[in-house]
Amino acid sequence: MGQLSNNLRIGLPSKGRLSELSGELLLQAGLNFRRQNRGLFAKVKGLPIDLVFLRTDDIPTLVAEGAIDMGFTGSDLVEEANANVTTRMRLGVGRCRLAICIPDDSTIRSANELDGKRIATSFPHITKAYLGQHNALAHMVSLSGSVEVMIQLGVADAIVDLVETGSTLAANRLRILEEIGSYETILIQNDACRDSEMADRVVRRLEGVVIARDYSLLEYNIPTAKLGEAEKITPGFNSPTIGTLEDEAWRSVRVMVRSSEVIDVMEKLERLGASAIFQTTISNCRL
Ligand SMILES: Nc1ncnc2c1ncn2[C@@H]1O[C@H](COP(=O)(O)OP(=O)(O)OP(=O)(O)O)[C@@H](O)[C@H]1O
Ligand SMILES: O=P(O)(O)OC[C@H]1O[C@H](OP(=O)(O)OP(=O)(O)O)[C@H](O)[C@@H]1O
Ligand SMILES: [Mg+2]
Repeated sequence: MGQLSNNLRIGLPSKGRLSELSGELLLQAGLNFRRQNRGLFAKVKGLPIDLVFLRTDDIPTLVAEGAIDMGFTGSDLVEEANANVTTRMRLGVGRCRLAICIPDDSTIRSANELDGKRIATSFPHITKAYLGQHNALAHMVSLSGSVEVMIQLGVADAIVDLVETGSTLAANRLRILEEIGSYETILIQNDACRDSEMADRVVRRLEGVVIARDYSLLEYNIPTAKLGEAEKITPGFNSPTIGTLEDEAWRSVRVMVRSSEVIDVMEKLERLGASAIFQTTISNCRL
């Protein structure tokens, strides 16, 4: 090895949908690194942090074992691996559900009817536990992908897989029987971390970026008499910043607003009598 020091070790998915997403997040948080072509290891510039590129589904186990201190992965994979790790952050991306799915024309109506049936899945532990709670014992056909085709291939009567938009199900003429859980991309940590101070710094940096992605800065002028009502519309993250204008009858307000609610909030403020309403994108913040 030789390459790995006693620096904080963070595991990143080496490929797949979480790979780009977690790499971009680190770069935006000022953790700069350059991954050599197909390299499995990188140093963060100017900080005592080593990055290791791993398979997304191995990251929970490797964090639990302490081989790496932190890692980006799916909360579904942490549950499936039953990994003893701490969730430090939800990253607000990679949201999906795990569902029991059956053919469109199936007559099965509930999970307990799956007793004695064959289920194809990449999540045999979560599936078994769920079915156990519903008094069903099924035969698990454990696979690592393309699960939706398994009923047509004749190896399963039902499947348990991740669903986001539902288009893969539709394309394979399947429908959801029951949802088992909701998951998203998370940052996990081992409690016996090599450098907890640095780990906390990484979390603070990433929080700055993740919150900034969800919020915008809204600025507007409002008649002083309407300030109370305006504050109810835009209570802010902590509280809004109020400034004075030369005209005492007016106040200026700066406040964080959820980006998804900005248009709606702007309309409400305008109706209340606000003017000069501006939305500014935030790329990073410390609250
Ligand atoms: N369709 C989806 N929408 C949103 N998140 C998803 C979806 N599918 C999977 N995820 C999340 O991304 C994680 C990684 O997915 P997965 O292991 O399938 O890797 P991948 O990016 O699809 O690469 P691979 O080609 O190896 O399947 C999952 O554990 C889950 O948390
Ligand atoms: O509801 P949808 O938006 O269609 O997304 C769900 C699909 O996405 C994932 O597959 P992925 O793309 O990772 O392919 P894989 O089976 O090769 O892992 C998941 O395993 C489902 O098949
Ligand atoms: Mg996949």
